[in-house]
Amino acid sequence: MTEKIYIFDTTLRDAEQVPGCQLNTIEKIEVARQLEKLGVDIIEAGFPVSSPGDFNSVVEISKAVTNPTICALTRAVKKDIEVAAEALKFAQRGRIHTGIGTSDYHIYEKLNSTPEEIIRQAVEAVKYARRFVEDVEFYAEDAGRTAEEYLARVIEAVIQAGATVVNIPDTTGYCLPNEYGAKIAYLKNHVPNIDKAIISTHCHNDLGMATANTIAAIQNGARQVEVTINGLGERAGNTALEEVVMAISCHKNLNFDLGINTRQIIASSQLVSSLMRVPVQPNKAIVGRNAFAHSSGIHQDGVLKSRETYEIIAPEEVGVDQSSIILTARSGRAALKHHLKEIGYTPEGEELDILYQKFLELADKKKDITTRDLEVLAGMEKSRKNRSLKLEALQVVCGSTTLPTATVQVSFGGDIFTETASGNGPVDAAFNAIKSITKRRVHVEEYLVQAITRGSDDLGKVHVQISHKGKMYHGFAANTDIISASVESFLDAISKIS
Ligand SMILES: CC(=O)SCCNC(=O)CCNC(=O)[C@H](O)C(C)(C)COP(=O)(O)OP(=O)(O)OC[C@H]1O[C@@H](n2cnc3c(N)ncnc32)[C@H](O)[C@@H]1OP(=O)(O)O
Ligand SMILES: CC(C)C(=O)C(=O)O
Ligand SMILES: [Mg+2]
Repeated sequence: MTEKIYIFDTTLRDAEQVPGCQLNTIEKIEVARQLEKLGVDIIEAGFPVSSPGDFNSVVEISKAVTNPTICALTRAVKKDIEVAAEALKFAQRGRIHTGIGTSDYHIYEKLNSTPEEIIRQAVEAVKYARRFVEDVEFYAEDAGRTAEEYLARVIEAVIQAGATVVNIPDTTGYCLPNEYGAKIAYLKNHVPNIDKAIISTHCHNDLGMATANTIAAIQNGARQVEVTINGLGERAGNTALEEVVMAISCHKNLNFDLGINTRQIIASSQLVSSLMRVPVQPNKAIVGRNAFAHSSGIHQDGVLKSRETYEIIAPEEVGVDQSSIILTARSGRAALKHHLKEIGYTPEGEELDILYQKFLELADKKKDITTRDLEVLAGMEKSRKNRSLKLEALQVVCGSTTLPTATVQVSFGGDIFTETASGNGPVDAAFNAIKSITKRRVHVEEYLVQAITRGSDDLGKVHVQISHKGKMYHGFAANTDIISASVESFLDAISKIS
């Protein structure tokens, strides 16, 4: 039998309180609708007493989404609770999330209070919230640094007062997974009425342990997880929804039922990232752009043979079209062959080896190798193979105080020919050297250099048109070195003269 874990999304409350992440009501409704599609159980929509805008957002979200419970946050303050209740009046199912700090830091330093007074205030707040809604969640702020015996007393008292969910936040992201798990287990074993409420986790990521702590908590009895899309939230953020959901989904032996439509994960991540203007780091688990990208030869070969060798999640499961094989200087032949096949080119043996060497030379010079680059490499190799004149070596000397000179070495029918010539620039000098080698009276009619995509590290594509005895011949080549590309292109055109 699987057990239900409730997904409580607080992107619109904890993430939205991050500087720069503030959303207007229309944007919040868009996020709330996406969260509904994703299948979350509870949407924490805001802190209504904090501003008229936040109040209005909770009202409008309550009208706009119907499936999830809509939750509003408050302090253990009557006014906050009244305003939250008012904001929730259109919700099909409304929840008030009230609470107060329980650690010594919070009791003595922030609230200037005493442990007994905090319990009294907590109980009063829960009872007051129950006057407005049936579903009242209590948070013991900074529970992560609260002594267990005292925390157990607080939790027992608020359940007695009517709390339906008890939230044990690691507000400062301080706990280690075994400590946090043990805290939940302690409450499970020492709070006599704990079975009358759902235990909730709310972890922050200050030490990068929010997801691990959340999983430890559910393994010890928590049944609600408070999470945000992309892990956004105060300071280093909250537990990322996508991480917890996929960790549970990958580990079927945990036997938990989530009811999340995982295929909506990427769409949710992209929406939140763009509306909150926080780019997702490339290596972010599940939703980073590299989460399903393979760039080193051994991994690429493995994934191409069987995806599971290097992937624990099928990309479609989270809404990513497919894994990507990125061509870099660390790629091997398997990856190159895979990409060449996609553009209809299937070299084998020596042909593949030559192309692979050319590819590596380019990849060492250029970070991103695009399909267009491959088309050029493959096309060039084809025409180079068929060419009678092959460039063996090229050296140019040029500059503002030098006469441009080129030495070109060309092979033809098994013989090697070398010539040096000058010209009005390095390309003209090299073309003159080739003209002397071939003894052809050719005239350059057109000479065109173009970058293939962008950037000074790009492949330069050269097109040369020559005339010989009244006929036109075209040559084409590409290289990151445009002088070499020009010479190859010229040889390509001359080779076509019969
Ligand atoms: C861990 C969390 O994420 S908690 C949620 C954090 N989110 C927010 O704070 C955003 C919304 N907050 C706000 O808009 C404002 O802070 C308000 C409207 C709540 C309060 O504003 P102000 O009345 O100006 O108070 P201010 O923000 O300066 O200080 C907070 C007060 O609440 C008290 N307080 C803090 N938490 C609680 C609590 N859970 N229950 C009761 N009182 C609390 C503080 O001790 C302080 O009281 P004091 O002024 O008597 O010292
Ligand atoms: C308000 C509470 C739940 C909170 O955000 C925290 O403790 O981090
Ligand atoms: Mg928080």
